[in-house]
Amino acid sequence: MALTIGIDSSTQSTKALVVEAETGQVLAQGRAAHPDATEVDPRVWLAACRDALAQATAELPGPVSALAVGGQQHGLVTVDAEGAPVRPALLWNDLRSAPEAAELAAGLGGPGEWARRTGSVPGPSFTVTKLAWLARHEPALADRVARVLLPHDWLTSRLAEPGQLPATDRGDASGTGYFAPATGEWLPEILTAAFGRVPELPRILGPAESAGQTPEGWLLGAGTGDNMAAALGLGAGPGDVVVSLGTSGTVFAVAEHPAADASGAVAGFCDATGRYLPLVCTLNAARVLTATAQLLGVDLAELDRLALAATLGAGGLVLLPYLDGERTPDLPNASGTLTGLRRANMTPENLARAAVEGMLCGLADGLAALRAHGVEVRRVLLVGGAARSAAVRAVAPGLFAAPVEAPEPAEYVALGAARQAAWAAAGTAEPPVWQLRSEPCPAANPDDYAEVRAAYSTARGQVHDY
Ligand SMILES: Nc1ncnc2c1ncn2[C@@H]1O[C@H](COP(=O)(O)OP(=O)(O)O)[C@@H](O)[C@H]1O
Ligand SMILES: O=C(CO)[C@@H](O)[C@H](O)COP(=O)(O)O
Repeated sequence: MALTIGIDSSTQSTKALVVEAETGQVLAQGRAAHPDATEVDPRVWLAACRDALAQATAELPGPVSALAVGGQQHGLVTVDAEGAPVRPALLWNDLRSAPEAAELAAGLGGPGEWARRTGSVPGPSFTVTKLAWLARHEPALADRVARVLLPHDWLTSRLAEPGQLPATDRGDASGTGYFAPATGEWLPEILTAAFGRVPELPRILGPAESAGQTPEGWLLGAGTGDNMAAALGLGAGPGDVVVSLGTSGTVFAVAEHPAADASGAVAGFCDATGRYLPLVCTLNAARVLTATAQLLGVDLAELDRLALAATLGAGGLVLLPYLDGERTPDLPNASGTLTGLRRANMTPENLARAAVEGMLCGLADGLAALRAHGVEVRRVLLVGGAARSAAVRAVAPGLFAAPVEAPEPAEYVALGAARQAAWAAAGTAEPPVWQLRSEPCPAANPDDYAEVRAAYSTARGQVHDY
């Protein structure tokens, strides 16, 4: 039985899956937590990766042919001439580069030109803005930077036998802000404008190309960004829109043509199959639920029970869940806001419900932005940690105004990485076909949710970016 391994190195943890290459059946898994921080020494991710891998591979039922890594997008990993990290990596949810992002977006001909050239308007999550921040605030460290990598590139290079050149793929490269999705090339002139020079960059591999091999002799797939890996793991096709509820909330679909949204809401990424992945990302998703549960002194199961016991609209409570600042809309300095409080509606049930509705309203706006860019929505596939929530599954169909399916709970980023690895090992034109099992969430009438969307929109209009 040929096996492949998929790694998901996302914000909160690393997950490793051992998968049967032909069918996609998961045979073993491992997991290791990451620190709760927005800058992390990449060696900590490598240690977590090795830990999760050791758990998953403790008893292998057959030989491993290949491994690939899906990683959180955008993170800035800087290494010196000896290959050692220059400083801790800055994560996608570290918004310190908001001033540099605003300056960069105003330059180069403005947001429309950025969208046309790079697919996206760079917000503070994008790697290029973090490089601009580094050059301005830590110039001595910036001078030591020989090479710039993304989290998945760095991990792949460290899992490889010595002597192999670092590599990346179109999917993850498209989140840097210095890559052209339409041509598949780096844009050195943007790096010069942001960082003052062009550090070494990884070579860009095709979807089924190999990045080398591990000391064990396992072929290394190119790897990709975690959202691209999830799309591949789900086998997302025309009409499928994926909503992922992890640390970030993301809404995305596989597309045949690159997107270019001058408003900055839709990022025009590439996918992991040679196509494109228009995507909207909010910064506050699963942690809105965990933080609300903590505030109420309950666990996630009880939070679900409370939310489901409240009526639609949470008795008038509206939570704008910008707990860590927000990315879409672009409000890096905003904080969370709870509106509509009255003595009669101040119940744990309504607060739990407002958290679920608030988190999903931001993603419903994201779905609307994708629809406005021509994305067809035949069904929504709900994945990520918070997709396990019964309250989320109950509320999502009404707010999204679309049929929603919950694929059976699984680590779809790691599964997508495993599928990419299996593809590279097989050397076929298309990735192996794996079945997706999902169950429909109960249908709801979107008209019943119109007031919830309207109340959210009114509250959002009153928020300030400070
Ligand atoms: N039943 C649940 N209800 C709500 N949130 C959940 C549930 N199960 C897990 N989570 C949350 O999902 C998050 C982890 O999701 P995951 O997709 O692995 O995140 P990431 O990929 O960003 O590391 C955690 O914040 C966890 O508390
Ligand atoms: O920045 C983005 C997408 O552009 C995030 O989606 C990151 O890729 C982190 O993902 P999770 O850890 O939330 O899965």
